[in-house]
Amino acid sequence: MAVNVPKFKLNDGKEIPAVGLGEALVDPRFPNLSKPEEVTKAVEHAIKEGYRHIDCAWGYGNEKDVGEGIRLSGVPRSEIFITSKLWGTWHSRVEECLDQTLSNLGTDYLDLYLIHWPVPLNPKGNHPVFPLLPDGKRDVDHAWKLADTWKQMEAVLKKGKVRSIGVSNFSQTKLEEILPTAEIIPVVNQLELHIYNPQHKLIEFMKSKNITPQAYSPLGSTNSPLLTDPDVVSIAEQHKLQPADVLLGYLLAKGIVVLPKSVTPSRITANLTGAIRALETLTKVDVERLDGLAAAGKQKRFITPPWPVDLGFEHWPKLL
Ligand SMILES: NC(=O)C1=CN([C@@H]2O[C@H](COP(=O)(O)OP(=O)(O)OC[C@H]3O[C@@H](n4cnc5c(N)ncnc54)[C@H](OP(=O)(O)O)[C@@H]3O)[C@@H](O)[C@H]2O)C=CC1
Ligand SMILES: O=C[C@H](O)[C@@H](O)[C@@H](O)[C@H](O)C(=O)O
Repeated sequence: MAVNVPKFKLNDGKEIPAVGLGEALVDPRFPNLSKPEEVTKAVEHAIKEGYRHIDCAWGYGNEKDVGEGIRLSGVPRSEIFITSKLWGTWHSRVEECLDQTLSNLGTDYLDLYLIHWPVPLNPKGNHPVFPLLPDGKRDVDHAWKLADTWKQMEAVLKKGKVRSIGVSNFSQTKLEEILPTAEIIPVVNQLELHIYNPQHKLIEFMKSKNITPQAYSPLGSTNSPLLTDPDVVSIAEQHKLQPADVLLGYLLAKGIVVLPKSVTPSRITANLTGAIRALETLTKVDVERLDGLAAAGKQKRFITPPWPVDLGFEHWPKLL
């Protein structure tokens, strides 16, 4: 299906389709829950329906299934924007992790490569993905510097293995750990962003550096309360949109790339067309109304892994 997906310009001059398919469908800690064929089918369906941007990660353990879905879609690789992410156990070995990702996906370049979390994990720990200490806490490599991870990200860019580089889950504090020595400014920062977690201050800081925000969990993740929020429902009714359209259109209107996840074919299709319709329909007043919900008492994060380090985010649960 031909859908004209809007594109945003990145700080390196490249363009990114503003709606992408989220692919964190499998939790590597619970392999029995994986449904690889679901991932493949979702990706194939999404591309056939007009998606041209797929968000993957080494840590999701499903890059092979994503690659298969891309091939089955029949759309040439060159027309699809593929993102993947460097997992924590690989911060000191960026090119090795990237090579695995490229081989898993069956491609020789990525459009965008991100540092998944600003948390280097022990590469020689007791688990390849989630190494733990005897006390059960995640085994963080406290000696490794994020600025050195970023140097290695710059190196794989210069080698031509990736076209753009960026970060994910970086607060202003963490961005400031890499920016002073960065030769290349991250093009994006992928964050939990939605009406209940708009992170206005961080977005303003990123704007000052020309770093594009990408929204993960834009619908509020699994069993989301956002879809029944009274303001969202009322705006949806007013414009004859679905609540999911309003949530996605709100972020697009703010220049934020959205990465909705679904394995339900009808929702995959509806999220793309609905997001674009909502972008064309929502007014400045609607956006301002939704912008104010978190500060009015609805602030909430859904994704808060138990990292035993201070990430520097506002509204992060105290785990230390
Ligand atoms: N960088 C990072 O650290 C992170 C990145 N991400 C990325 O962001 C993506 C999206 O985040 P995620 O947490 O999955 O959350 P989303 O906000 O995308 O929500 C996904 C949930 O919403 C449901 N859903 C999808 N569309 C609709 C619809 N139109 N109406 C009602 N329900 C709907 C899905 O169900 P169903 O599938 O059954 O249709 C699923 O349960 C991930 O897949 C991943 O790519 C996510 C978390 C962290
Ligand atoms: O991208 C998705 C998320 O970051 C996910 O990979 C993490 O939240 C992970 O489950 C964790 O527990 O650290």
